[in-house]
Amino acid sequence: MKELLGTIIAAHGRHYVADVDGRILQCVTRGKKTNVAVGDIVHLKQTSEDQAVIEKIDERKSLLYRSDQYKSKLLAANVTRLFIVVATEPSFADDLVSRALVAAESAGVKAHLILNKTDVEELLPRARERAAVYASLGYPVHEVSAKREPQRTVEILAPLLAGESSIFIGQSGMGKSSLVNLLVPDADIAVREISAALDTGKHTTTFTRLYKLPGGGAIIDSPGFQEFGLYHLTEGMLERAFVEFAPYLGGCKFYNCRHLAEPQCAVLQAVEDGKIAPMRHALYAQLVHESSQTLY
Ligand SMILES: Nc1nc2c(ncn2[C@@H]2O[C@H](COP(=O)(O)OP(=O)(O)OP(=O)(O)O)[C@@H](O)[C@H]2O)c(=O)[nH]1
Ligand SMILES: [Zn+2]
Repeated sequence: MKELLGTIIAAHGRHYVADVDGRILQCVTRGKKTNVAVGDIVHLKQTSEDQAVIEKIDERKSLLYRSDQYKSKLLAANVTRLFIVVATEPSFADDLVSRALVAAESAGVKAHLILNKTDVEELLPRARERAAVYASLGYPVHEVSAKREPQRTVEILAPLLAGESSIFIGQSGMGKSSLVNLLVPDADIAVREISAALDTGKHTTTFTRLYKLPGGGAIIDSPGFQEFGLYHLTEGMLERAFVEFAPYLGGCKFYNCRHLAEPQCAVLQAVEDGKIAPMRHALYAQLVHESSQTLY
């Protein structure tokens, strides 16, 4: 049969779903390969009415992944924007926000924050203050309320999504699903189709999926993340992924300074002077520690 070109719109274990001009195909890789990610453009060989084999993956514009000591997991390919959804309640974890920002920086993807549930007014000042730390680093923060101001929320976010391939990530309960449902007409129908193709109806919320937007562009919804390991990043990548370190890199006494406990370290001095948030430096140190633990 002839070769088809598709986009991977869902992945679950070694099962994939591709969209070929609006048609949904169940896909598998050759052998035991698991190197395919949601968002990948793939060349397919159709093997039956609704099934195909992935023959080749097109070169990626970007690749987001996370990893632990033992293995890495592809999150999404060809993403151009990453949106971290946080909210006034439940309280969000700065650790996870910064990890997502580091992942975005190291993949060359522009990151934004969405502060949802602004209608919870008594908690808004504190959430705003916490989000402002990221705004001061250059990451735009968009305030929305999926529940109280759905239309306004769409007006704010839709222009940022047009023509882009955006991934939404967030801890459980921040309102990510509510936002995706506002932004993607018929998201529930798309999910049902994908679940049917994956043959895992019961796993509807546990896999990453891509929705094509009517006006061009796509949203990738990734399941709520509890942990975001970045063991695969080298120290060189890590120091560059903390954008606020940039003015100080090269200013340390030792050319191979790790900015952990070295004397006359320009980065540590900046932390001391209040120019780098201690919380961000602490995460940097934690990530350096993690990357030194990698076993693979
Ligand atoms: N007050 C308020 N509640 C909201 C808003 N948006 C969503 N919620 C509520 O927050 C809860 C979580 O929303 P979801 O959209 O399910 O959140 P999620 O981030 O997808 O969470 P998971 O499905 O656990 O990953 C629900 O009870 C929503 O009704 C908002 O703007 N304001
Ligand atoms: Zn240093």
